[in-house]
Amino acid sequence: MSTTPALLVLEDGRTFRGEAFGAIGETFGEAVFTTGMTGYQETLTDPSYHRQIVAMTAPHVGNTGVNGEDDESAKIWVAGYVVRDPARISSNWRATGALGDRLAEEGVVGIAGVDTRALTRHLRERGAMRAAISSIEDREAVLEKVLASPSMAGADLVGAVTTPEPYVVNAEGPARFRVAAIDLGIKRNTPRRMAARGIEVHVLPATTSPEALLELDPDGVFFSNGPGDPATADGPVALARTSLGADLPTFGICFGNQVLGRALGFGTYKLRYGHRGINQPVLDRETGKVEVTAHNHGFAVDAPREGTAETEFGRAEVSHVCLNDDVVEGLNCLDKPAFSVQYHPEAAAGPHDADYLFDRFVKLMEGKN
Ligand SMILES: NC(=O)CC[C@H](N)C(=O)O
Repeated sequence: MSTTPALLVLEDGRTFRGEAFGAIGETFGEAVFTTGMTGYQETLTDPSYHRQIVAMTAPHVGNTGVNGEDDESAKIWVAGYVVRDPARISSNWRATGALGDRLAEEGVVGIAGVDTRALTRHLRERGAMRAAISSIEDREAVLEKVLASPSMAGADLVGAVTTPEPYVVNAEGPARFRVAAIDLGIKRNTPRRMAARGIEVHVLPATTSPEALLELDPDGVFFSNGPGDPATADGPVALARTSLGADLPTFGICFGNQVLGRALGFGTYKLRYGHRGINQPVLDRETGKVEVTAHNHGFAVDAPREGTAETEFGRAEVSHVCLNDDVVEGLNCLDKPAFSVQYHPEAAAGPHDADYLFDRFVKLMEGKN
């Protein structure tokens, strides 16, 4: 393991010293923490983490190495990676390499040996904030650059992660439905969960025009997860409005929930430190059931928790709430075949409690809502 010294410098001046992990260099982003104890490869390759420096609260990271199967996209998207104690040996029958080597190969700057408990408490109290990891500069120079770096509020990042060209993920077995999936930073497991249900998934760039969307004549429209501030996503919001206006079955996940929320006329806001992990309790208000779910969001929809809201597209209500802090975790339209959740039913990584939501989407397309 490298013994090059490295710094993690937060915008309020708090500094952690450790050792370089992955690439040597300097990187900037929003410092956030995730509590997932497994699934680091899926986390690293989730495009929603674009421009975020991710700290793992789990103290020992890298035990199972990296493999050729668990990536959620074509590359690592996190801006930087913070761990306490990286595994010295990868031990898993699927492992094809070590985590630190993979980070270095992809030029991802990380830091190890950080007191991640202290860092997490700091971010929890003060909120997610701009930060840098550097293994090449002194603290004062790094802090100055952090203060000049862009913040996550107002960041329009979908353009950096969306597919440049449409592509199709074939249904397993005969195709029963054609879905247009608007790629705002989609994870590979999402089309897979749809394909398993006989859906032919047409993954489309976020810049697709409303006309091109309707031309595809889809049975349903899906809005994916993605990075950045949903308040900037005017193009995807226009597509959601098109989908609602055409009475097409519509389903959104995470960024897609925020996009649907905005299409319905609700606002979005930044959470203090967000929800990131794979054991977050969510209440389904219709059934009273609690789901243990995967989360990765720093923003949330501002919709009334009680009663039914009158929107331009008819009545809508908050279908799911987070039991930790009452944040809106799902929306349901009563007069349109549309719903969305702020969490991750594709669960990569994470528990499968919410997988039924893909069945709900299928039911909407069967006209059986
Ligand atoms: N995973 C996501 O889709 C994240 C959505 C949005 N970027 C947020 O931070 O809230």
